[in-house]
Amino acid sequence: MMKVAVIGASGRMGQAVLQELIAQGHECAAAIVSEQSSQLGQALDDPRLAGRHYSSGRELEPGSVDVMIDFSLPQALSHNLALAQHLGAPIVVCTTGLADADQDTLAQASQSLPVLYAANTSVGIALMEQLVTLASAGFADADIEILEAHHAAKRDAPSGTALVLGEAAATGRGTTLAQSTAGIRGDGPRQAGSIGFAVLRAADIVGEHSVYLAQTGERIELTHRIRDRQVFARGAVQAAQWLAGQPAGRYKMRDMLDTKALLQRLLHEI
Ligand SMILES: NC(=O)C1=CN([C@@H]2O[C@H](COP(=O)(O)OP(=O)(O)OC[C@H]3O[C@@H](n4cnc5c(N)ncnc54)[C@H](OP(=O)(O)O)[C@@H]3O)[C@@H](O)[C@H]2O)C=CC1
Ligand SMILES: O=C(O)C1=N[C@H](C(=O)O)C[C@H](O)C1
Repeated sequence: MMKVAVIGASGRMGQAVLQELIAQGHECAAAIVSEQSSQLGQALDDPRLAGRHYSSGRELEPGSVDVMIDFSLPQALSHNLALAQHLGAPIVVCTTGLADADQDTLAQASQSLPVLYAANTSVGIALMEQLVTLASAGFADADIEILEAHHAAKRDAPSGTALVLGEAAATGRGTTLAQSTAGIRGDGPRQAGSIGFAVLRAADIVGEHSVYLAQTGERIELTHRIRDRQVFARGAVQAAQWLAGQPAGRYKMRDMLDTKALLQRLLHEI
């Protein structure tokens, strides 16, 4: 049983993580929202968390939290990492829409804490990243385009996952996404070698990503679809459990799942 503090607890994902903690018998050490939140001080909805309230996390003391899970907003990142450092608690950061400077902040925090950053905590996307790198290297002349679809309330675009898949595709071509991105495709002809993004926002779509690798007359499409947010929550709790046993450092989902070793073994066999 772990004592887990959930940041962004009143949100779509925060609620899903609270459900997952209850289902797995872990303790919710804190349900953290912003200082400005209309939920601050309000009781948690689920009767199984009776007596618990949304808080800012200020009341927490070092040693009271085994691990933190953050599904909030990019502007809260520095504050969340400072709280994790104060508590000496490993942190799984799942927020997307981060700027380059935020990646530096994560790297800095990981010098003294175990920090796992995942734009997508599903097992499927961790595996798809590597499939995309393989396909982009093997299908070396193909044009690469990435399509993502999400619910109407999503703030950032392209999604964090789409950018991770873009980076994976660029890696297969021996380059970086920064050097090859065309951003969200607009008008004008396509520049050879560029990686473009298409974004769809509608209703309650949870999260869908397709990578197209197309050359004249044939194409590969790699697609991942999630229809239940609990998949992300389950992955985040699994990551938290794993991270709690790691030394300070920066980690990804694939470190926990060890998909690299799996693919290497399979590649050796085929
Ligand atoms: N890694 C993954 O697998 C996934 C990542 N995400 C990402 O997670 C993030 C959250 O998504 P979602 O739950 O849909 O968004 P919501 O808008 O539903 O929730 C965001 C939550 O963050 C809280 N929040 C805002 N500011 C702060 C702060 N300073 N400190 C603490 N909490 C704060 C908000 O509460 P309040 O305003 O009341 O404080 C709210 O509860 C997004 O970046 C999204 O892209 C989403 C799904 C999967
Ligand atoms: O905001 C969301 O909902 C999601 N965000 C993540 C992203 O930006 O990739 C992961 C998932 O697709 C859902």
